Amino acid sequence: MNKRGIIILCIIATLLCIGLGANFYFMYYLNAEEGQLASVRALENMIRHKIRHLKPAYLNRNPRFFMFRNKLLKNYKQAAYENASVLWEIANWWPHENEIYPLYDSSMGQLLKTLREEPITRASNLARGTQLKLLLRLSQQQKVIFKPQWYPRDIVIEGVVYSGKDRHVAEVYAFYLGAVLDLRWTPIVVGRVVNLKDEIYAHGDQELQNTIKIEVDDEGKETYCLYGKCHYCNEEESICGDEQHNIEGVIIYIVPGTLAKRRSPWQRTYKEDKRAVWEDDMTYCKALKNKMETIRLLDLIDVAIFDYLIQNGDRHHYETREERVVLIDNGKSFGNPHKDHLDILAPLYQCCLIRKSTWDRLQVFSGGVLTEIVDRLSKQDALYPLITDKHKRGVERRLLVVFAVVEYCMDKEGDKMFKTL
Ligand SMILES: Nc1ncnc2c1ncn2[C@@H]1O[C@H](COP(=O)(O)OP(=O)(O)OP(=O)(O)O)[C@@H](O)[C@H]1O
Ligand SMILES: [Mn+2]
Repeated sequence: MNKRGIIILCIIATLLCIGLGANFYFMYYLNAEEGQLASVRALENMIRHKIRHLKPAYLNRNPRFFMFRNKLLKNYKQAAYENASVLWEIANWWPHENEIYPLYDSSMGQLLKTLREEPITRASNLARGTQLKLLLRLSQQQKVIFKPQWYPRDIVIEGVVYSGKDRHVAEVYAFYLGAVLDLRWTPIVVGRVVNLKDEIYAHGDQELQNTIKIEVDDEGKETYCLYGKCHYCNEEESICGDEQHNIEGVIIYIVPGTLAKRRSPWQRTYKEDKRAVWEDDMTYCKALKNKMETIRLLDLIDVAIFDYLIQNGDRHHYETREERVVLIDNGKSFGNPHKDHLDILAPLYQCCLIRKSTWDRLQVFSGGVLTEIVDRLSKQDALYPLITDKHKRGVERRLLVVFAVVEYCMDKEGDKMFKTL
């Protein structure tokens, strides 16, 4: 080989080495990312496989359901009452840790009726949180929170899981779902049609009145529109009364006691170009298990199941009462009936733990009866039907996913995944 030949060979060898080096470097990064992506994908495939092979018991009605049905229907049936004050006093004594109301109590049906019927005697803006809400006083006594309607029932909210404004009916649905699943950690909520002119404006303080615009058309007909005071409130986005000045909304009973707010370990970044660590790291729970009390972790897993069923993907913070998690703020549920954001279930499939009582209870409501019983319970609500059939099918579809994920975890962990704390 001549000198020129040797030089060419050397150049080729050098280029080859640089090329290979860069390639290895590139491959390394590709693998790190692909590995994570692959593990999320593998999990999804596993769950899909499990759904296709679910045991008939998960798909059929559970005969144990009938035992619960009649008791639930009786307990939550709105009932006549004589003295609202007495009922509110009772209800304000109910909460114990995160249980907001008792399993069965003859005052519940009456309490629900007070929230629907007692006169509004005062109204003001409640600038807590980011969404529009009011603080109302009923019969000069009991304070309650009011969240108004923004959307019709059949709206499909496109985009990310936390898109859009509150869905008022979601708060009522969450109350009944909590009651059925024995996660009695939500506030007591009823739907109510209120008169923006006679009930809200007329009893509103100056500040609230300043956030209600009154428009008069050529024929002298008034329209009342509320925009309120909150982080996202502005004059351009308001809620207007109908011909009679009525608006729909929900009355949320204030949970007595002190609440503490904590950052969720499964918090989203709320930036579409940035993913949170937990979204890609399927071993995320390992470290958490050492850092967090098991009882708290189990609470958060119950919350994840609850939120997944109703597709509440906005629990950036959770609140605790006497160190136990409460289910406050369920307004961002039921955005898109066609979408199931599996990652809301991350606490369950990453930790592979579940409270035994929750697991037993979920199985009672298999075979389509979960949405059926919530529907029956909410028939008495002023805003019935709370959700569309598409949303109901969504809830049932997601219940099967929860069953499949628990099956997946049982394969991995066996019976030790069930806890009794
Ligand atoms: N039923 C209730 N009982 C007691 N406190 C409540 C109740 N509902 C809401 N709060 C308090 O008011 C705060 C704001 O309420 P909520 O979270 O429903 O508002 P939001 O506008 O949806 O907030 P965010 O924008 O943070 O989601 C809660 O963090 C809680 O501390
Ligand atoms: Mn909210």
